[in-house]
Amino acid sequence: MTHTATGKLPPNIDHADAAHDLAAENRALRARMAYLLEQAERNHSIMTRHQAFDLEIVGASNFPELVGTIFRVLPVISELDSVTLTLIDEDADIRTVMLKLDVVFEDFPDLIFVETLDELGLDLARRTANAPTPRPLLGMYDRQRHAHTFPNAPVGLQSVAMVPLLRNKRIIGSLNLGSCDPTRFTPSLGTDFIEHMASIIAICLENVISNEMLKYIGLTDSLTGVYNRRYIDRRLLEEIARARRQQYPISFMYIDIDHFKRVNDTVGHGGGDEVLREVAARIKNELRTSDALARFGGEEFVVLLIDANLESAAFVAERIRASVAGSMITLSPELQLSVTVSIGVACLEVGMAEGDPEVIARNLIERADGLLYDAKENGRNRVISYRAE
Ligand SMILES: Nc1nc2c(ncn2[C@@H]2O[C@H](COP(=O)(O)OP(=O)(O)OP(=O)(O)O)[C@@H](O)[C@H]2O)c(=O)[nH]1
Repeated sequence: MTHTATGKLPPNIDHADAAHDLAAENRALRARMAYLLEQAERNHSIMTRHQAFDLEIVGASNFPELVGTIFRVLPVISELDSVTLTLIDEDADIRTVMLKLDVVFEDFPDLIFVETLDELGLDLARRTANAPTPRPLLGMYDRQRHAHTFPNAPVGLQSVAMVPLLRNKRIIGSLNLGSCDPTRFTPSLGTDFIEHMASIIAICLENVISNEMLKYIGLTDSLTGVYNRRYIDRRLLEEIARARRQQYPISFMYIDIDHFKRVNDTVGHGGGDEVLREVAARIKNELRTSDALARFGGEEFVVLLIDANLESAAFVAERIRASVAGSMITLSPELQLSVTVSIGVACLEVGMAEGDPEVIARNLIERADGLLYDAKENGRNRVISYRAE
């Protein structure tokens, strides 16, 4: 609208035009208001969804639950076409522990493990003394360059963001986001929001991985790496319940190294430890992945065999006996020794799993232990799976 210096309308512009201009300006302002309101509502809705997501991941009690939530929920609430997660796992410790805890990695095809920081594909060169941690890397998707970060990239993926996962200034991996919208992740975009999201995910990941490690340590024998008694006691109760439901037999082996005191006396305690590790490895080698091997303490091992009757368990036990006795254990180029084991095998046949699982478990262990005693009494280096009453 044009005004004169005195503030009066020039005579050639009538009042109708001025009113028209005002109405147009008003409409534009209203439209702008409506747009801003819509944006505010949209942002509020995004924030609410993200807060719910944060709560969900903070509450995740184990590794599969956490990564499962990230892969399932994040693409929906952030309207993304791809979300992947890369974790640095230098000595495969995370993978080893998770496998021991029965995590099925095939369930998470977008979970990637790398050995070194360089493999993350982040722009580490851009780090400076003032900003020592790398910034998120945003830009166009490049099939070749991002092949490792987006192994299952959807058709039409256009722009990506790779956000470092930081814990106490240490990079533990990266959160990788992909969109079919080419303007979604451009280098000029502000990254506060995705960095905040990545920092919460990093904390949750670190917590859950530490918890899983602790769980693992509490259930394994530090000397041999096989399970410990606590694990078997718990697992046996679960397996008895499952065997009852699914109507299959389970078997239990009690294995004891013969004259182990002599082994220790001959090769020292350290040498004895090495023998324990080698015997554990040989036993393990004869088992299926569904079977569980544990060290019960000292020179005693036990094996829980799922869906195995007495005959097949005795067959496996015989294989274990033969494998231990079959070749000398080498402690050093000059020091080799022969070791044998005695084994008692008991079976919980179909229909025998009724009643108190604690009592059933105890009976099963005691029967196997009794048969092991018989094997020792009968000359050692043997398997006994049946006692003539
Ligand atoms: N090196 C080592 N020795 C252990 C460990 N735990 C227990 N032992 C030893 O295992 C030996 C067990 O000896 P015994 O129970 O008398 O039985 P054994 O000499 O194996 O004789 P039989 O079982 O009757 O064949 C003892 O000398 C213990 O000190 C361990 O973690 N490492």
